[in-house]
Amino acid sequence: MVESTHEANLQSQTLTFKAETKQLLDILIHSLYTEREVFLRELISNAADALTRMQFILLTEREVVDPEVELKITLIPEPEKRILRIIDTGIGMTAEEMIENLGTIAHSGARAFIQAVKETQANPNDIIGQFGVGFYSAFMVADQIEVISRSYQPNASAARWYSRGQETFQVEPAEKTNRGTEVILYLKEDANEFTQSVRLREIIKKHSEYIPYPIYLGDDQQPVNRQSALWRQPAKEIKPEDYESFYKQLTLDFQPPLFHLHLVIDAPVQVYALLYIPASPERGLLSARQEEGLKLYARKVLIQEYNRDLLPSFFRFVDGVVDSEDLPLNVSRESVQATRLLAQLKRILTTRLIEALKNWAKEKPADYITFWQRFGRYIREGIATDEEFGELLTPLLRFPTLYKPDQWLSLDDYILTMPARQNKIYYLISDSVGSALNSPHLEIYRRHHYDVLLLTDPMDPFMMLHLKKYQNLEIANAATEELSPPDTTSEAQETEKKPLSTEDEARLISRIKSILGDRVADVRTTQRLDESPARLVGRQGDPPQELQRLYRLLNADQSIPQLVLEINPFHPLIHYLNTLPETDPLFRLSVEQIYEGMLLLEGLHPNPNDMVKRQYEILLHALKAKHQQE
Ligand SMILES: Nc1ncnc2c1ncn2[C@@H]1O[C@H](COP(=O)(O)OP(=O)(O)OP(=O)(O)O)[C@@H](O)[C@H]1O
Repeated sequence: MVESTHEANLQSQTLTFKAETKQLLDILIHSLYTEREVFLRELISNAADALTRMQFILLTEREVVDPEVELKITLIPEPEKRILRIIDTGIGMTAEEMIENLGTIAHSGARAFIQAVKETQANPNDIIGQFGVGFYSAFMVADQIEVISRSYQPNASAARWYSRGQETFQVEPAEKTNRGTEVILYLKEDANEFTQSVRLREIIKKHSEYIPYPIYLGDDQQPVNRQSALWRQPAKEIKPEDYESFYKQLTLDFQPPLFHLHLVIDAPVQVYALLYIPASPERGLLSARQEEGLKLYARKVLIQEYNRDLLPSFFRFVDGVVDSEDLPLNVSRESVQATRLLAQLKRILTTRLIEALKNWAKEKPADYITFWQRFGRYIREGIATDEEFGELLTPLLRFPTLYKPDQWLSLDDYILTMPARQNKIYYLISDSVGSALNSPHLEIYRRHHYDVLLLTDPMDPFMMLHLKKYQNLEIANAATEELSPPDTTSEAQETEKKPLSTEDEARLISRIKSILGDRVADVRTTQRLDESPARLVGRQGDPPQELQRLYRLLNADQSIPQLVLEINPFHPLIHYLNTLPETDPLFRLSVEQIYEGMLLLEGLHPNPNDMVKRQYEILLHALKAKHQQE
């Protein structure tokens, strides 16, 4: 709380700033930050907020000061006196509100800035540009600031706030009959540029072009800013750089957006929307939009700063503006009509955005892949969780595949490459493309010349529980799918031809079982392997692999499931194993190594380091044998 040092009845009070405000002011007054022009953006934005709040009150109340006056911002420079006045006809402040609002740090950017200075010990001048610090940023250019304000409430009186930006500020009664706030900056000697009309015009254009109220400069009757809502203008009249500069002013993001969609729709609901996909999924500290949600206007009046009902949650990274003539102005009071309309709007916006993303992928595939790499997880999440729109997202998916591990294929691309006899879409879940390509599960697909989608995102197993079909084709897990070998013999079979005899097979299986014990559910042979000596698969009736992966992820469960070890009866390693005598220690070592190698490829090995020691032992045996031969 601020401390009062005034005498009881005196109308004028001198109050002390809170400690953190003092600290901020001290930095700002001594600031050498070169882009201090941003102070104007902050003051104009405060004025615009005050106007928006006024506009909202005017919807329901006429008993206010100056109900008919134009909602506007005026800048009056006085170069001879080195003064700049910023005047608005907004909601205004009472003396109490001034003490409350201009004595403490309200602005979230200012708070973050002070925090960053404390934590990083960085030079404040180097980092100040990353934070909008609100009202107080005016102390970068002014050594004295006066605020004269008259609240919209008819029985409130006008008040004056004054400070030199040091320990204290004063609040006292003032003469002002018209509604709103006037901020008077007594500029520092080196800040004369901010009384030059040309310079002010340039700053407004750069930072405040789309403030939805006219900004007048001096006596000029023409507003400096474009102000008319960009989203209400016909798309063909808008240049790409206008879309970009609007986005930057909306979000303060310094990177251009990846994509934008401008919608003007008349039926079944009237709506204008301008939606943006930012360059990065992370909102920077400097973002002007710290929360998720779209700005919602009803008939050009800002109704909600962050509306989360207009797009499904998986599209929460989308920024932008939605404006509808059909929405009642009391939409935030959740009337039934508004709820129904919002649901309708949501359907329209979501389906149109998905359509637009599909077209973008066709027209600019490289840009789309950048989007996919940065935002793909939201799309996967949508398929996994959204009952209403999830299915529509399927064409947006992209995957590397067995035959094209360095590319990103859509399901449609995949289908185009399917041989005529292939009747399912196959995928393999793995930790990385590298381990997928080494997976024994894929060998039979190579033999069939079937491509396989490689799924390596942690969200993928969850998604696949919901993605069972596409274009009438079943989508099947390559690891668990029963697929018989093609009629043609494989290379391995041609060279090694002989499988183990039935007796050898039975004997070897029982020897392997005696070593692995209940670490495996069973040991059996398989015909589907070529280069690999073995593979691990689930038992029939086990929960699907996707679900098991999900449990592991959610519970951080590190226990190894009991799986079936399938061995390749054509493989030389299996043949040699079979010939090793019962007593040879190399038998145990080899079985353990094969089993753990398979665990590693399945992403199930809790501690692969253990394998290194065993590998040395095996090498030693091999080298010794070689030496003895020579
Ligand atoms: N022109 C104005 N008219 C009416 N009130 C104002 C005006 N300028 C500032 N204020 C009041 O002073 C408060 C502090 O302004 P400041 O710029 O420091 O932070 P802020 O705009 O509230 O921060 P944030 O952008 O994080 O909401 C505002 O919230 C508002 O209540």
